[in-house]
Amino acid sequence: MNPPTNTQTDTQTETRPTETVIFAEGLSKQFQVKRERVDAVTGLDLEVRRGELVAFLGPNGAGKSTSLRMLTTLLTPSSGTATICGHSVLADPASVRRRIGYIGQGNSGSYGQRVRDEMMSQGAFYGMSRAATAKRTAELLDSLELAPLAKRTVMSLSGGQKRRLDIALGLIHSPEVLFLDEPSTGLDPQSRAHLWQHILDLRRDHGTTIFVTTHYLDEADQFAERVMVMDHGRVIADDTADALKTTLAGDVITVGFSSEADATAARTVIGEVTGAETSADPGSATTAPPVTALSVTVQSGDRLLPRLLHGLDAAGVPAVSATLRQPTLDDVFLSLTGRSLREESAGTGSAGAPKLTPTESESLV
Ligand SMILES: Nc1ncnc2c1ncn2[C@@H]1O[C@H](COP(=O)(O)OP(=O)(O)OP(=O)(O)O)[C@@H](O)[C@H]1O
Repeated sequence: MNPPTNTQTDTQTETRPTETVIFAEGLSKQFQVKRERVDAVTGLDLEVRRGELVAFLGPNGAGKSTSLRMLTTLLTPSSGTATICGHSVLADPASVRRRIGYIGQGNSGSYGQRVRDEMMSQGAFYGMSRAATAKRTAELLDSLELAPLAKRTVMSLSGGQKRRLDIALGLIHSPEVLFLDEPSTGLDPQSRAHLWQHILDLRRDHGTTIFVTTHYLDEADQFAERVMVMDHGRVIADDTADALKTTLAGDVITVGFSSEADATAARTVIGEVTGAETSADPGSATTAPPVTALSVTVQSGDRLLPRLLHGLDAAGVPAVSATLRQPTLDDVFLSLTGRSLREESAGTGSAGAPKLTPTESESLV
């Protein structure tokens, strides 16, 4: 795969954009921590088209932030290539920076500044005129519900308010491509919903390409049209959430029985009807019916369930309860790795390597 060449001038790029906006081939990053080598990202290949909304999922330490920081010129890759809107992150980082917004995990505001002044300084940094910055600042303060806080100092804001300011700062220059690293972490559900609404509006109104890392599987499922899953520095799946769930996971049917003997007899019947192996449902152990339950993962569970119940009835082992659960992105991760993304993300990390404070600046300012 060759990087998409950008033979147009900068002005032409804006009016006649290349379709591939984010491109990476064999992008890798190793860190040396004392004597230990950490392979943070290994051979990342990526092609994101204009206007796509891509969610980047993976447990703590999978390599998501490192990938983002290489794509946004904050970190030099150990090997491989990457271009943003046709401009090389290595050879032409200034052109890349003009076209992207990056909202990292840290706060970018200066604590003593007032919110509005902070936005104005950011516009000046990007070379915007005072009038254009003031107009854009007013729009962003309004849409991110920061207008009532415009005269407050950054240090007086709550965590969620600071996060919204980070996002406003990243959007001041109306970037073509927006990279967000866990934008909704620490926000309450209402602020999360508003934030996502703003991201979706941006994309609808300006065709902004959005690349976002998140630990919230529901966000990726609901909003992203493409989901990339990373584990141990490698991309292990890349498709729509629906396609991943259909091909890699499956519907889970759980059937309850009033005795262990019934469950034992039912295993054979369930195996015959579904062709799949059952597993005991650990959450079901109880003294009230159902006493025990079996789960089985199948395709088209809605069609199989009635046949299954009929088969159990015919065999004289009637079920006392039955549920059908559609797969989640966590089931996808589980089927790919044998581990739960939900548990890993809540825990301390999976890569086993220490999570260090990055030495590079986390801000594009
Ligand atoms: N500056 C650094 N020096 C050494 N190791 C690093 C550095 N930055 C990251 N790493 C290591 O690289 C691996 C990938 O880290 P990265 O921050 O990219 O993961 P992540 O998927 O973004 O995790 P999280 O979800 O926790 O943010 C981890 O093992 C981490 O400890």
